[in-house]
Amino acid sequence: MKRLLTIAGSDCSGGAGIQADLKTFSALGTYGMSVITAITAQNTQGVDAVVDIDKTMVKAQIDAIFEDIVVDAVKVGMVSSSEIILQITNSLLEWLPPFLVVDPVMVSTSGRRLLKPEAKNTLIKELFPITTLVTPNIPEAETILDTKIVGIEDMERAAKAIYALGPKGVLVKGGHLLGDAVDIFYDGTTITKFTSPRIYKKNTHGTGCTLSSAIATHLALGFDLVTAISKSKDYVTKAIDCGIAIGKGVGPLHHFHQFYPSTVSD
Ligand SMILES: Nc1ncnc2c1ncn2[C@@H]1O[C@H](COP(=O)(O)OP(=O)(O)OP(=O)(O)O)[C@@H](O)[C@H]1O
Ligand SMILES: Cc1ncc(COP(=O)(O)O)c(N)n1
Repeated sequence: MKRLLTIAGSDCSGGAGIQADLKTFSALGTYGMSVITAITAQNTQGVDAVVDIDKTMVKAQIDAIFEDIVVDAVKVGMVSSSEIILQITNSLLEWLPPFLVVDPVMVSTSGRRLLKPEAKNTLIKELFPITTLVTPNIPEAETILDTKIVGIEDMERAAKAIYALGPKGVLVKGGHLLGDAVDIFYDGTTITKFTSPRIYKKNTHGTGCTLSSAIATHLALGFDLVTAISKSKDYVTKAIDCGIAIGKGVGPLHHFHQFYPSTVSD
């Protein structure tokens, strides 16, 4: 069975962060592990509080896993401070997992800042150059590049500009635009467009976390980047369509099980 690791923040309400990542790994028939970078108190209505985990504890968690277990792919989500980002980068450079997908989480759907402004440059300069794929949404891509994105051509330009910052691939996610849900992938040579019909449903908490975890999982399972993104977009589209109406705000996705029989036993 493939072994997946998420390095991210905890969402006690189970919709985003570590909890969404572990549900995705499990739903796709893999074994999930977690390194917690921050604890948030949040629910479907918003984020009430955030406490960072000390960087020595982040390092200790990463070392505990890699000293003992072979990791097939890593996904990084919420990392709020420069010192935690630097620690994660140094640890991953030491342990060298085969695939690294970075979701540059900056602000929650409910509007709470999850990345300190001064940590943005550390994320870009230190972590981006060692990633297989970085998956910004539109506001994140705008913040990374200090530009405005209003349509598909802007997304393509942004994907190329973020690629120039060092990652092997960039997926600019279009969930925040109107019309079809279009994501743009650039790998240094080719732009690939992934389109799915927009689902007009309310429960979309954790879509970005779920997509990046699903991509890391499909890379670990042996799919190339384009196929991994395509399969993961299918997964997240179905998960949004079956979103769960719990809480008073934006509810979570439904992580239905989708095993790959040929890989479950290896
Ligand atoms: N209403 C929707 N219908 C169909 N697909 C969607 C919808 N909203 C987002 N998506 C898709 O979900 C994935 C995540 O995109 P999005 O831009 O929402 O990321 P995000 O903002 O990081 O997510 P989050 O809601 O967790 O912050 C993308 O593949 C996007 O195209
Ligand atoms: C711990 C954690 N990580 C990521 C998100 C972003 O998810 P969303 O944009 O759906 O709020 C979040 N709210 N909490």
